[in-house]
Amino acid sequence: MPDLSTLADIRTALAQMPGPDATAQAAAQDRNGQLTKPPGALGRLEDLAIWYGAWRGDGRPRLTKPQVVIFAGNHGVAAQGVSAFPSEVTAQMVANFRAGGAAINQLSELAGARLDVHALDLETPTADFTQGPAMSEAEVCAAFAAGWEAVDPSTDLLVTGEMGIANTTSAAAVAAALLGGDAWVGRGTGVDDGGLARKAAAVSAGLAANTERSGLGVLQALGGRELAAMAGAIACARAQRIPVILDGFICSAAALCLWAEDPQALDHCVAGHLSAEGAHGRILEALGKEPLLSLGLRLGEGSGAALAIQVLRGALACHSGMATFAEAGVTDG
Ligand SMILES: O=C(O)c1ccc[n+]([C@@H]2O[C@H](COP(=O)([O-])O)[C@@H](O)[C@H]2O)c1
Ligand SMILES: Cc1cc2nc[nH]c2cc1C
Repeated sequence: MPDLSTLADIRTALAQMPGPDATAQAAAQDRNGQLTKPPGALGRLEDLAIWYGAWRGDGRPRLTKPQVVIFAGNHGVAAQGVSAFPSEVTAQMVANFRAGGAAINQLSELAGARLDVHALDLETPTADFTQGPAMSEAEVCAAFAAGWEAVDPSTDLLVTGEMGIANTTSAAAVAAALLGGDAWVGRGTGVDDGGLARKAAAVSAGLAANTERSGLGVLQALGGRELAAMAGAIACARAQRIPVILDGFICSAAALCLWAEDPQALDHCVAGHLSAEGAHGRILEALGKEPLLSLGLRLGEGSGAALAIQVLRGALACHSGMATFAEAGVTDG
């Protein structure tokens, strides 16, 4: 692992990231053109398979070891009355993940994915960002490093998920700081109109109390430990050419912090789904990513991305398993 002790160290690591393998990409494209189907008939599945092959350095790739990682964190901004649930639910849900009782346990198992859960200092919430930065530089870097370390180097696909009461307020503040404009808040776990107004006020106060606008600076000031850890895991995956499926609103806000540092930082990522949290689509638009699924989910914990593993599996099964026109003796068009 590189030294990730300071934001400057993280920026150094981000500046050394590899790109996709052009030879594998060309081979995958060539193979795609020979498969027994009309050109383009598999739609986005074709792009997905070529994207995956390019990052894995393999023109005929297989997916064998997907990993889902969930990071949990608690937020000082919860004190502003911005969630429908109390902060103790974060630790309670971590216990549920570990016992196998959450949605993500079922969806990971279905996708044949290993699931890891990392609780990040739950007993020490971040500071309330309406008053000043949520984290110190040391804290955000430690969380980023925890995310980096959580990635199994032998995995061939990563899903990053999260659990953190009040983190839709944090994600909204991150998006507002990095993309400007307003209406970034939504109902999260289901707040009423009063809660929604308190979320909007907390985001405004957070932007006024924290003036730093670099991607990592915003992650420190307005993010949370689980957002920083997701950013660290996504960066680690990039360093090892492991493709990533992004989850919902909070995961995308964390990824946005990397994108704000380098617009190519998320080229190894696809958007797994469009969350019902209203502003998610605007983050994905800014990132230039079209979601694979749109099922009205607003759960987090990696659930939409874990479902999207199945779509990627479908793309790779076709790409790597189908016969070519020559092999099958089918007349090419
Ligand atoms: O992933 C999403 O798009 C998403 C949308 C709304 C809520 N969540 C989950 O709900 C929690 C945050 O909601 P809230 O209302 O406490 O800010 C957190 O644990 C997230 O995983 C997740
Ligand atoms: C019960 C519950 C489960 C969750 N999973 C992800 N975020 C969540 C928030 C709540 C409140």
